[in-house]
Amino acid sequence: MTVTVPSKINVHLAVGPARDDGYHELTTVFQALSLTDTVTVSAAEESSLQVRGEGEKAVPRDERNLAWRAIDVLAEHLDTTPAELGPVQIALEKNIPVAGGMAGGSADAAGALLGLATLWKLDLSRDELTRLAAKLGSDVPFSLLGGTALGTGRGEELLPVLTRHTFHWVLAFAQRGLSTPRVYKELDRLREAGEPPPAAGDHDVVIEALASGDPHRLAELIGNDLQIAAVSLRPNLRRTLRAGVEAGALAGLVSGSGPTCAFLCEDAESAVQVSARLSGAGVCRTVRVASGPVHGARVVESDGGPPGGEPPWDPTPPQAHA
Ligand SMILES: C[C@](O)(CO)[C@H](O)COP(=O)(O)OP(=O)(O)OC[C@H]1O[C@@H](n2ccc(N)nc2=O)[C@H](O)[C@@H]1O
Ligand SMILES: Nc1ncnc2c1ncn2[C@@H]1O[C@H](COP(=O)(O)OP(=O)(O)OP(=O)(O)O)[C@@H](O)[C@H]1O
Repeated sequence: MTVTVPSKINVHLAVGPARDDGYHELTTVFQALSLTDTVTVSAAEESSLQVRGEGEKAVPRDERNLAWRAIDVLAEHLDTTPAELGPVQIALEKNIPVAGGMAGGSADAAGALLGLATLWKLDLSRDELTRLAAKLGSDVPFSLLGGTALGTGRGEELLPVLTRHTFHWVLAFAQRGLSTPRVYKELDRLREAGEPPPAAGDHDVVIEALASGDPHRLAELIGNDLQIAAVSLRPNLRRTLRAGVEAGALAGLVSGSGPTCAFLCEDAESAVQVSARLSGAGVCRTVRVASGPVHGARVVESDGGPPGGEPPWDPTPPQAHA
């Protein structure tokens, strides 16, 4: 059973104060991008986890791996044990940078959940699968859903946003990853020390700009409250952000908790030009071109049965109005 899962950027990320449970209240607009991980799950004699590709050495191969933890979450939901469900082999093919602020681990968790639910022919509704996804992490429900969506709560409450237009992005991967909790803590520290002005404005206008399909309009509105914290921890991100715009992008921002920088480009051709110039600028480890929105976790190959193609749930959930 093979599942592809998108990465994400937050074109808008407004962070509220820390809650009693340690999470921050968010208002965010997610967009799923064409940079994807592939998760393959199969019944096996013995359980195992294989990881190949981008940042493979930094990915844990044990129960700390989010894809692996999907088994425990499914077992708990079914009131059984992983041993009862049977040994499985999970293989991750990674393209999404590790600890890069693009929901790489979350993508693998969503892929494993969908793959295992399909492999084991579990009768789970979309809502059930989404609830299980939220147990694995705040970004995991969006990795399942994909597209463009408004996220609230700790980021796990989603309202799909209907967008007919494709946007073109250039992604600058950093040498080393950043820890998400560390970036949130740094924002709290900066706020305590003098309240940096919010970077993210009003989410409604961002959704309108996405609906318009006009990248120039969107470029004026993208913003991420976590950017100042990521830049505080990695000051050289300032140079990367500047270099993307100098290379011809309309605007750039830190993706989620960083350190990946995402640059919005006028069109596909411009994205290729910007990526070539940015590669030559020597301000990051790797440059990739991606577009969005794309669909969420999707079974692309299944053993025996017809390829899944679509997720096993109602494809027209409620939508936010642009
Ligand atoms: C930065 C974002 O990628 C934006 O979408 C997400 O907020 C991060 O989501 P994630 O990596 O799935 O995060 P989780 O695994 O749920 O949480 C990891 C840690 O990040 C911090 N965290 C996460 C989400 C949130 N709304 N507030 C937080 O403060 C908490 O310290 C938490 O312990
Ligand atoms: N399948 C996985 N792929 C990558 N990292 C994983 C995975 N499972 C667990 N991890 C651990 O999670 C940490 C964060 O990795 P991840 O790639 O999910 O970060 P991220 O993309 O910045 O997350 P987000 O954007 O959701 O905040 C890694 O440093 C790694 O130790």
